[in-house]
Amino acid sequence: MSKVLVSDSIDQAGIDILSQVATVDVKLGLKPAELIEIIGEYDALMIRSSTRVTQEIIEAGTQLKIIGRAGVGVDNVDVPAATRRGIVVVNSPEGNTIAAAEHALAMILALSRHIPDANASVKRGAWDRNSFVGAEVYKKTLGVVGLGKIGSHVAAVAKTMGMKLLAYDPFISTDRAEQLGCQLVELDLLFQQADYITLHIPKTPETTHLINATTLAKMKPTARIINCARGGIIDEVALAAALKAGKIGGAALDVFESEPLGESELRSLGKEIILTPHLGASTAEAQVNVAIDVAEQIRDVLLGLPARSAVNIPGLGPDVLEELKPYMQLAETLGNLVGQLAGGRVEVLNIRLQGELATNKSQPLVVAALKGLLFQALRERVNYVNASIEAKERGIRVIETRDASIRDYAGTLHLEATGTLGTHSVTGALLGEREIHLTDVDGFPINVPPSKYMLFTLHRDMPGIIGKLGSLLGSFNVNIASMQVGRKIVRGDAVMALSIDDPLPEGILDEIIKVPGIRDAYTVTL
Ligand SMILES: NC(=O)c1ccc[n+]([C@@H]2O[C@H](COP(=O)([O-])OP(=O)(O)OC[C@H]3O[C@@H](n4cnc5c(N)ncnc54)[C@H](O)[C@@H]3O)[C@@H](O)[C@H]2O)c1
Ligand SMILES: O=C(O)[C@H](O)COP(=O)(O)O
Repeated sequence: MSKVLVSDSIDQAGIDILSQVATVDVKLGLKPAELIEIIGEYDALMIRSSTRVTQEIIEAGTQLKIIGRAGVGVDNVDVPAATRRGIVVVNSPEGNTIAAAEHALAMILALSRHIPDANASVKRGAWDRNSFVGAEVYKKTLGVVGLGKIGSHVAAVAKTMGMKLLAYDPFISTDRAEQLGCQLVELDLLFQQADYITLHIPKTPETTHLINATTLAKMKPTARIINCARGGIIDEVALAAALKAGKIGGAALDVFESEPLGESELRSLGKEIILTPHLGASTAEAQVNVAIDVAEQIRDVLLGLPARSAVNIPGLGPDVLEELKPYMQLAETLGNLVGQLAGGRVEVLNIRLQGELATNKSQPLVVAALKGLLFQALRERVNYVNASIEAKERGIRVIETRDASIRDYAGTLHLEATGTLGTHSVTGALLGEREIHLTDVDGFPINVPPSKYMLFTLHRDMPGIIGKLGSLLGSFNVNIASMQVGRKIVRGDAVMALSIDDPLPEGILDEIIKVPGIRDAYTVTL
């Protein structure tokens, strides 16, 4: 049974799902050295933002297949190191969107009405109504930096509160911004005009210290800034100085450059600042969502299935995966089959994506085909994460062609492998959306579902050959489950595809190619 380590606090709903397929150990608050010491026993690691998964930890995780981040940000995981090791990194891109957006909205209102300090003063026994006169958000300008999932929800709710919306996001279209009722503007203009600035961007080299002494100086003296995105987007020293000097009106921070927040000037400020301990995703609902989302993906990967939100498999989002899943199985099977037919070292893999597969979303099929192709060489060490890197390192040239015209099937996949021992090709399609069928082998039309053990022969189409092969297999106690011949012309060259119940015994291939009329024979295990 697989073993999963849960090193941050995760909702029980996730643990229950993991327990269906694995032994689950929950060990919270591990020090890096403690994690390094035990990680080697585990097939999967499930975390939130508290565990830092460094290269050292990844290297010590010799059995690790997947790291699941029950949340959005994977900046606490060394994703490139995981990718190099073929470890899938998954997250929950949407599970806590509403929670984080509502936290930002709560911060906007709490800051405007001094709710935390007013509450604390009443609890201290005071009844001070004069110190806490607030401001309305109605008709004020909200500047949304980052109009992604969370920023969009904040914008939608703020709109209904009567706020005017400005947004800055270089990666979204004016149309999308307009749909959300936002005017897309340059950052400087947003800084100059906004009464409230809310950050919903990832922390990247470009966004680190985006809010600094220079940008703070551009803001209104009454401006309030909210960061429920990532620590480090705001230069905390510059922010504390700006607040102290009255250069801006207020700030509400849920995330910090270093967490937990240590000694900080920010703690000494008054009602102009609100600090929460990274609570954006901390709602009961969000924690159930992310725990289930990520636990299901860990379960799937441990069962050998692809994950729907892998951050280190290009192009594989949940919608794409749903659509492509059966085709990925097809691509992997064909890759495995053509790799075995080609034998030796494959140098070029031609992949032709036809019909409905000829879309831009089909990159994962290429990865799946490479995973299948490399399976004989690498076995379980190759997966969707590292298949492209492994193929590149082996010097396999991948040539992709796309043909949108539809023939007999909605979509077909054709793979041709050229290697040190020659060239072979296979084509396959799905029947009834799920059932894999081989429709062509080495240019000969066939129509058979693949089976675990198969035998292919290249032979002359002539009377008696099927009987002779059948008798020979019988004499070796090999049971034939199904058989089909594919030919282009009568009595010309032909291919025979046989599904057999057991692997072929040693030495039988040599006997098969001695049968008059049979030129070649290949056995494959899929
Ligand atoms: N406080 C919390 O507990 C909490 C919870 C969830 C998410 N988050 C954080 O919130 C942030 C937003 O999450 P999301 O789910 O909305 O992500 P998202 O990917 O849906 O949206 C991010 C948006 O930022 C934009 N962007 C990227 N670089 C930018 C730049 N330099 N300038 C302006 N815009 C830029 C992108 O185009 C995208 O639209 C992330 O940093 C995430 O880690 C925090
Ligand atoms: O990226 C996220 O999802 C948030 O920062 C939430 O982090 P958490 O799971 O540690 O609360």
